[in-house]
Amino acid sequence: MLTSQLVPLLADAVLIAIIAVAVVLVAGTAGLVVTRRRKSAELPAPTQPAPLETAEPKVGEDAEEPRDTPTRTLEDTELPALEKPESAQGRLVRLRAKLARSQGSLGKGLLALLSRDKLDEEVWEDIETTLITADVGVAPTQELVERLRTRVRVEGVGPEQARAILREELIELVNPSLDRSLKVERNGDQPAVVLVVGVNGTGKTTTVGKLARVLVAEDKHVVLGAADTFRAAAADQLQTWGERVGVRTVRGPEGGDPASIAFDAVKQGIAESADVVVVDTAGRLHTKIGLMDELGKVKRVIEKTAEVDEVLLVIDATTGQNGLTQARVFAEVINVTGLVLTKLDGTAKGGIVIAVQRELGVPVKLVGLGEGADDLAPFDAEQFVDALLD
Ligand SMILES: Nc1nc2c(ncn2[C@@H]2O[C@H](COP(=O)(O)OP(=O)(O)OP(=O)(O)O)[C@@H](O)[C@H]2O)c(=O)[nH]1
Repeated sequence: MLTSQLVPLLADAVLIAIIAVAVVLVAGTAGLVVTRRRKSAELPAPTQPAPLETAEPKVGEDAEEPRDTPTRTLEDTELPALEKPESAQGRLVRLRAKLARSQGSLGKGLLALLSRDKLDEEVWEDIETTLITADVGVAPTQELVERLRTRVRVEGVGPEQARAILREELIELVNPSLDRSLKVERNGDQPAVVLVVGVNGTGKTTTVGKLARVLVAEDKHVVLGAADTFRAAAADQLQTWGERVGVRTVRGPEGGDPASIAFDAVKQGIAESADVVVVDTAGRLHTKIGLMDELGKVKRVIEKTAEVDEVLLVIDATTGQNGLTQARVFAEVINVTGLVLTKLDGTAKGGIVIAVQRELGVPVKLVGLGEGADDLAPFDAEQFVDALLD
C-alpha cells in the first residue's frame, strides 16, 4: 500500500528534477550565446576584402577619368633634379689656383733660388733642401740638381731662362710620357671594373664618389659597389654621392663579405649594360696581413665574371714618407695600375707625386684638390708644373 502510494510520488519528483535540469541547461546555453554575442560586438568586424573591379581598361571616348586625376600634378611626381658634374677637361685648369696656392713655396722657392745672380754651393744646397722638404725624394732631388747644374753651366741663366729650364726639368721629372688615361672602356659586352684601395681615411670613398661624377660627365653609365662593409657610414656616403648624379650603388649588410658585394656590383653592371663599375673597399692598414689578403680575394672574386681594368691606390698627400711605405706594401699584394693623390690642397709637399711614381713605377692618374664634389682632376704633368711655377 505504502509502496503503491510512494511510486507515483517519486515519479513526480523525478519528472520535476528533469524539468529543472532542462531549464537550467537551456538558460545557461542562452547566457553563453548572449555573452559571446556581446564579446564579438566589442571587436571590430573582420574586414571583408572589397570586391575586385574587373572592368577592362577602356580607350578613347569610352575611357573614364582616372580616379586620381584631380590630385595628380606635375609637381607631385617631379624627381629631384640630378646634378650636372663638371667635365673632366678643364678641371685642372680651374683647380690650378688651388694647386698654386698650396705648392707655391716649392715652385716659387726654386725659381727664386735659381734666378740668383750668383749660384754658389750654398744656393745649390738650398735648392736641394727645398726639393727634399717638398717630399720629392732623395734620388730624384739629386738627379734634378745635377741636371740643373749642367744646364746652368752650359746655357747660363737669366731670370727668363731660369724659369724655362726649371719648367722643362720638373716636367721631365714628373714624366709626361706615362700613360695616365683611366681604363674605363667596356670590354666587349662587359663593363670596365675599377677597384679603389688604400689605408683608412685617405679619401677612397670620396674619390669613388667624385670619380663617378667624372665618368657621368663623360656620359658613361656607372654602377658603384660599396664593398667597404667595415665603416658603417661608408655605404650611405657612397649612395648619396651616386644618387646626386643618378648612379646606382650596390650594397650589402654591414660587416658583410666585401668580395660578394664587389661580385654583385659587377653582376649588376653587366645586367644594366653599364660602361664602368667602380668598387670602393674598406680602408686597411698595410701592416695588417689578414686585411691585405682580403684585397686579393676581392679581386679574384670579381675576376670570376669580369676583368679588373684598374686598381687605383689612394694616397693622402699629407702623409709624406708614410704614403710611400703604404704604396710599397699595397703594390706587393695587388697589381696597382694607377695612383690617386688626395688632399694636395692641404699640403705644400706636392713633390710626393714624383716620389711615389718612382717608388711604384705607376703613374699618378688623378689628384684630389679639395672637399668639393668636383675637386678631383685627371693629373697632367705640364699643368701640374705650370701651377707650381705660377
Ligand atoms: N681637403 C681635401 N680633403 C679630402 C680630399 N679627398 C678626401 N678628403 C676628405 O678626407 C676625409 C676622408 O675621406 P673618406 O673618403 O671618408 O676616406 P676613406 O678612405 O673612404 O676612409 P675609410 O673608409 O675610413 O678608409 C673626408 O673628410 C674627405 O672629405 C681632398 O682631395 N682634399
